Amino acid sequence: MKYLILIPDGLADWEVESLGNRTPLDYADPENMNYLAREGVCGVAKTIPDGFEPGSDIANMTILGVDPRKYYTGRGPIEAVAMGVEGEIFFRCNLVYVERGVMVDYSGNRIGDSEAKRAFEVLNSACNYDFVSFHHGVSFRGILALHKDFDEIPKTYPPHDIMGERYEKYLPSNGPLAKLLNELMEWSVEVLAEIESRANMIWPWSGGKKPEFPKFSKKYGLRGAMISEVDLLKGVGKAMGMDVIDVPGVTAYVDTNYRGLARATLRALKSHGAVVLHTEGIDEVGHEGEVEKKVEAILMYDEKIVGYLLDRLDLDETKIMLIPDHPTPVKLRTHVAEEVPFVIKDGKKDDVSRFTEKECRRGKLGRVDGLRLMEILMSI
Ligand SMILES: O=C(O)[C@@H](CO)OP(=O)(O)O
Repeated sequence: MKYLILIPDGLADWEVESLGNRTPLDYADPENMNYLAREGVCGVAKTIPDGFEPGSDIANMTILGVDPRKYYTGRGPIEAVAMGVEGEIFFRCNLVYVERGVMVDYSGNRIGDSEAKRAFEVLNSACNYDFVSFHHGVSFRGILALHKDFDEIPKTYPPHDIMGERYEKYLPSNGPLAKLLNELMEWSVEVLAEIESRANMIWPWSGGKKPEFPKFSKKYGLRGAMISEVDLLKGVGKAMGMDVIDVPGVTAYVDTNYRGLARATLRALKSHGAVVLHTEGIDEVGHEGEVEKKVEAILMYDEKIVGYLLDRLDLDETKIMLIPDHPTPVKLRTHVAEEVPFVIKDGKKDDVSRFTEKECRRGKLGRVDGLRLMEILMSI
């Protein structure tokens, strides 16, 4: 038996008035996800343990059975693992766009890869601290690495959580490292103003030290593969000793290389016992707050990923779990820590016939602790 875990980031949502009080998922009525619900068993899972922020880092670790209470050190360090960046402390570093003290865009006006890469290079060569380095990841995402230890790592905020707000109250405060981060942010405004960049400031967040995760093969007795567009999931995979498979032409947005991602998944299933396919686009349009775009993104994912795979997989030999990591309600434009719907297709059925937030609550698997999902997938 092979195991396929499909994670469409941020798929779950709230009811939206303009959709007749239906969620984007319910309104989209996706044929292939509904097929999975009809042919499988459903439930809802808590992917954010109490006391944690509803980040994709926490939610995806939970889905893969890595308890954030024991192993979480920050998002920056996980992405640094993916990128092979060395150092003592790592912050996720966004290229953002701010105007008159307000966080206008967490994605630096959707800055593309080549422009962002150049911005990180310029930041690197202009920086006067020899213990600070900048590294570009995907699109607006990068890492600020510190090659020297600090006693205290300040509290920081994800920029996608404070869009439209004055950012001053969210700046790192207290201690020498907070002071340094503030200085670098201010300095970055000058550096980025000198090049033609649609981003105009850096925003470091979720810092910490290198993590040690339990190994996938030891935990589940299977060789695992991770396919994702973003360094966060690649880092989770790498830290768990999974094979991380890169797919060319991906954008971590709705215009991504769906075909490449789906084909890589089919190939990986030939050589691995378990494959995780995480995609980012649906979450991004949730952060943009675009209802119609989210409905479209769901339908695109349904056809180009779920439908494409269902047509080509040996369904008797493959167990599939479909689960978003967390809801990203378009109304809020950020994540919430609520339970997410999930389905497992392995030949057993319940009477849920549509994959929606509400319907899955009636599913046979009921409400489950997200940390048990892999165990449930492998045991039913
Ligand atoms: O990578 C990020 O910065 C965010 C937004 O793009 O991703 P997520 O919402 O999945 O945490």
